[in-house]
Amino acid sequence: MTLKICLAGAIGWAGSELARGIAGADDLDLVAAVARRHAGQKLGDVLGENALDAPIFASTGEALARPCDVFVEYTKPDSAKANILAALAQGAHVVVGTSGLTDADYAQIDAAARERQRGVLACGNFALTAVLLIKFAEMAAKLIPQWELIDYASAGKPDAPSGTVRELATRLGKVRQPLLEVPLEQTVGVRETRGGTLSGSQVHALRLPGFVIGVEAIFGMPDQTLSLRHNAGSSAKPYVGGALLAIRKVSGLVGLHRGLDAVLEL
Ligand SMILES: NC(=O)c1ccc[n+]([C@@H]2O[C@H](COP(=O)([O-])OP(=O)(O)OC[C@H]3O[C@@H](n4cnc5c(N)ncnc54)[C@H](O)[C@@H]3O)[C@@H](O)[C@H]2O)c1
Ligand SMILES: O=C(O)C1=N[C@H](C(=O)O)CCC1
Repeated sequence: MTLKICLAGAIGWAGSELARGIAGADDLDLVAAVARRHAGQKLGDVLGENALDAPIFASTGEALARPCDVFVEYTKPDSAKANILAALAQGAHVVVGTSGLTDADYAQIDAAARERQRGVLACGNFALTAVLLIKFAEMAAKLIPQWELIDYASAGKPDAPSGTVRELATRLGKVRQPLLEVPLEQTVGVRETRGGTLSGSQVHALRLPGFVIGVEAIFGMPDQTLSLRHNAGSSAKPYVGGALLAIRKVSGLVGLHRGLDAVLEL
């Protein structure tokens, strides 16, 4: 069976790489793309990829008028939730790559997905090494009660924390709440230097040229530390395999699921 895909953010850094991945997959058919500045054109003409004959629409609403099985959201934090809810209302399953959505946003998306009996697979990071980091960090948190998280990204990344760190903090918060020996309000000096608190974890976000995207979970015990670190380079290739897997598997889910390991056997 061929799955019909609608992709929002198809001309972007991550979306265009995914579109090329879909073009190379016999079981997937990209039937509609959303990219405001290129509306009316054919995606293949814009990306220089003959195999992509999907029309480009200016809005998600117009693109969703073409029936699709799976809607992929790869735009920006400020448009993602409305796009996802619109896709669910049209009866599509949804894969979310876009970062910046909060736990409250996801609760609303989960309710909408369950009402429509559709699946939403939201992955803070589709790269295998990031998926494994989250899994390994959960294992560490079961045994080590103290940790903090570092979020590395390019200077221009608009959202902080990253989608990867949001997912990591949410998952660790379900294992346990980390211990803080000095409560934040008792910090002597500048309390903000202790970072922001996300699902109980202290998060320190760096936004500098020279970084693309990375995450580090540091666990500490007396006289020993464990650092788990994922780094990605400047191409969007690490995200393609995981996003294709999510597209192929999401129709087997109902409601919201966070993290690619929801459909991986780890
Ligand atoms: N989950 C993952 O593994 C993963 C991987 C890469 C990027 N991301 C996330 O995906 C998102 C996109 O990243 P990017 O680097 O490709 O960004 P980008 O800026 O290169 O691409 C985003 C595209 O979406 C378009 N866009 C913005 N608002 C829109 C709207 N309202 N309607 C239609 N199109 C709209 C922009 O014009 C742009 O072409 C970010 O949130 C990023 O953090 C996640
Ligand atoms: O903005 C990016 O580039 C990326 N964002 C994701 C995030 O916010 O975690 C991960 C992959 C690349």
